[in-house]
Amino acid sequence: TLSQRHKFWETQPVGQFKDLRDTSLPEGPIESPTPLSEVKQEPYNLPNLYEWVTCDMDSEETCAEVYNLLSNNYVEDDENMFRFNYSKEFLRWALHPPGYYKSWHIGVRVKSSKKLVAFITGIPARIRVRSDVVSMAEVNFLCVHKKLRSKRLAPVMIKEVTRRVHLENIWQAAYTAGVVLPTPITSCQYWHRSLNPKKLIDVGFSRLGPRMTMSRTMKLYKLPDSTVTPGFRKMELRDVPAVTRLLRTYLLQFVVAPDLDELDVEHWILPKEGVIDSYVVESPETHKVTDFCSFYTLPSSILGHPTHSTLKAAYSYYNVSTKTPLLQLMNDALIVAKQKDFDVFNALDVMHNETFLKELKYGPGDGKLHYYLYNYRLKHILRPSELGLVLL
Ligand SMILES: CCCCCCCCCCCCCC(=O)CSCCNC(=O)CCNC(=O)[C@H](O)C(C)(C)COP(=O)(O)OP(=O)(O)OC[C@H]1O[C@@H](n2cnc3c(N)ncnc32)[C@H](O)[C@@H]1OP(=O)(O)O
Ligand SMILES: CN(C)Cc1n[nH]c2ccc(-c3ccc(F)cc3OCCn3ccnc3)cc12
Repeated sequence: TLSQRHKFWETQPVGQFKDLRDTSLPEGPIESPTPLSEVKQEPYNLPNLYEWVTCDMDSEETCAEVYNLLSNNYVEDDENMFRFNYSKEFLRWALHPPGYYKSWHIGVRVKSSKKLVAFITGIPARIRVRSDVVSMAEVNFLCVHKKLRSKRLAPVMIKEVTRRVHLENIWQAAYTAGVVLPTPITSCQYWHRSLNPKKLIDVGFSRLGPRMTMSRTMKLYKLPDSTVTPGFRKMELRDVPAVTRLLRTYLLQFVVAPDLDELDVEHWILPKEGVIDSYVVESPETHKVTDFCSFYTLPSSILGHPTHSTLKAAYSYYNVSTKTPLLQLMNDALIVAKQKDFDVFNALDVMHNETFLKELKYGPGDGKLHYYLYNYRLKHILRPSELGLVLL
């Protein structure tokens, strides 16, 4: 609850719960940048047994160590039935956008065994807040090994990534979490669209509805074998300029959104096998690209199930429709996800997503994803539909 003490977060330049009602506080940066000479030059102290390591994700060995740490110790659902299982190719994609800093890929090893026991990352991003384009770090993959929890290691990880971001003269950050911290700029609901309802029920992800049989449930979620939109095809390199124009124009309507150029779009949206899928609609008449949709692949390990080990999940990323109805575009996304053997298609209620969620038979998830800005105050909490940012 809001009254609980946040001994670390109370010390940070973030919106504090006690200031929530104080609308006299100005919108924008909370603290001014400090001169680079005044930024702490050496890493924060770790408990004696541990040492910092910069993780080179291009190293197969290091990437495998990061993969294994996350695969065994990263985010689980509230009932500890599933755990995110980001693949190595996904991690390299997520951590190597244009202009990335290797020094922001931070690990903690046990000095004696060299075992990787903690991780945190930042990547650079230009984030527009209203009319202000701000250079930020997107912080993600904060993970402490299960055996080292509740030792106040997380604040040290956060201070160290903050220090290394400051050294690059960047003073703001954006991040999301399933937990409530001081103070969300918005809290989004996540939704799930069953593609393989039998498996989802077998593993306990979903439950058979009241007065529903398995065969009736399978019929309810059945999709056509092929997409319906004329000109719907996989995105290609030649589509990057058009998709960039569509996405930049579309994102202008949101209060918080990334400021993506063609290089960013080539990295974040162009299809990568098993990582990111994207499709454009090229009008058969004009050969213009009028719409696109995209989703990323993030499986979850199924913990302790006798026959199923992995839930294959697709996550809605960025979708822009200017000619094709968004409902039809997103139904075609479901159809290709089903063709590619995904079990479930997930989406947040950000951007215009709530206009299709119920009609396309998404069901509400059991938690929320909270969005945060570091060292940037917003006067009012946003509605999810005012947010144009999806973090991995
Ligand atoms: C200008 C640049 C700025 C860059 C930095 C920007 C900020 C970036 C911030 C990071 C954004 C990450 C985004 C991201 O990666 C996406 S959210 C996913 C986070 N990771 C997981 O949930 C994986 C499983 N859990 C763990 O590994 C541990 O439980 C973690 C490491 C989460 C906490 O380890 P622990 O052993 O359980 O706990 P202690 O070490 O004893 O520390 C307790 C303190 O940590 C606070 N805490 C707990 N969970 C947090 C979370 N998810 N964000 C921020 N703070 C979190 C907590 O409120 C308390 O502080 P308080 O006493 O003040 O309340
Ligand atoms: C965003 N990124 C930072 C990872 C992350 N961290 N914390 C989270 C909490 C919820 C979601 C989330 C986002 C969208 C969605 F459709 C379902 C989700 O979680 C379901 C519960 N769950 C957790 C693990 N396996 C299943 C992601 C995250």
